[in-house]
Order: sequence, then structure tokens, then C-alpha cells
Amino acid sequence: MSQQKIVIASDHAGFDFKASLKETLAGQGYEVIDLGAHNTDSVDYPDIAAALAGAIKQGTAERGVLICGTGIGISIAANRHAGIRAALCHDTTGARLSRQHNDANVIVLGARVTGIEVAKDCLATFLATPFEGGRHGRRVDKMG
Ligand SMILES: O=C(CO)[C@H](O)[C@H](O)[C@H](O)COP(=O)(O)O
Repeated sequence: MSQQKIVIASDHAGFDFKASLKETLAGQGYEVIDLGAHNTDSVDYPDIAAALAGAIKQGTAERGVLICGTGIGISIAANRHAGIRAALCHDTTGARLSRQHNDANVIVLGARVTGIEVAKDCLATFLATPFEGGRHGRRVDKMG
């Protein structure tokens, strides 16, 4: 079986957080594709969200991880792209429900507001949880 691919990206505020999450994902056997930022120089989160949305649309990976300071700006930006369902998660309940009910394909984390261990738990839950379909499928379909 081929290695599961994950795309990950952050702005400058999420750079260190991204490095830590990448290490964890690689240790779990994922192939991690890092779309930047590649240092802590200031960048604009809409550009980062657009790069990750493009990679998912092109089929580079099915799931993505986005990080900014709060997770808010990059969530707003990501959800403007067709086919992206980006869920800002602060706890594992949200991470689980974002998959079960919303079929989220991107998890968003806030490096300035969420502890790294909580973020790792959120990410693991997000990646392990399937979509439930049924009534939730009807609602997701209505979003296009
Ligand atoms: O979009 C945000 C706020 O909701 C993110 O936290 C950004 O990372 C933040 O705005 C970046 O701020 P900075 O002062 O330019 O580091």
C-alpha cells in the first residue's frame, strides 16, 4: 500500500508549530508535503491557504493541515476555495465532528492559541475519523 500523503502549510506565526506537527506525522508514517512558509519571515495567510487549496484540488493529497496564529484568518481564506472544507479545531471533539458531520478535508490550528500537544491530538483524531454520511452527506452536498 502506498504511503498516505498529507499537505501542510502555515504562515510565519505557525512555522514552528508546523515543524513539530510534520515530525509527528512523519513518525506516524505519513508522507508530508510542506508548502511553506519555509521560515519565520512575514507572509500573508491568503497566499498560503491558496497554495494548499490548489494542491488538494490537483489531487496531491486528500487531506491538509493549515496553521496561522489563531487559525482564523487562514480558515476564512481556505474556505473561499471551492471544494475546501476547512475546520478550525481547538479540541478533539471538534476535530472528530469536523470529520463525522462535515467531511472536513482540511484541519486548521492556531499556533498562538492552542498548545502543541492538544494540536497533535486534534490532528490524530481528524486523520483517524471517517465521515458518517447519511443526513450529513445531504448537508455537505448543499455546500458544493
Ligand atoms: O489571521 C490571523 C489572525 O486571525 C493569524 O493569527 C495571523 O497569523 C496573524 O494575523 C499574523 O499576525 P502578525 O502580527 O503579522 O504576525
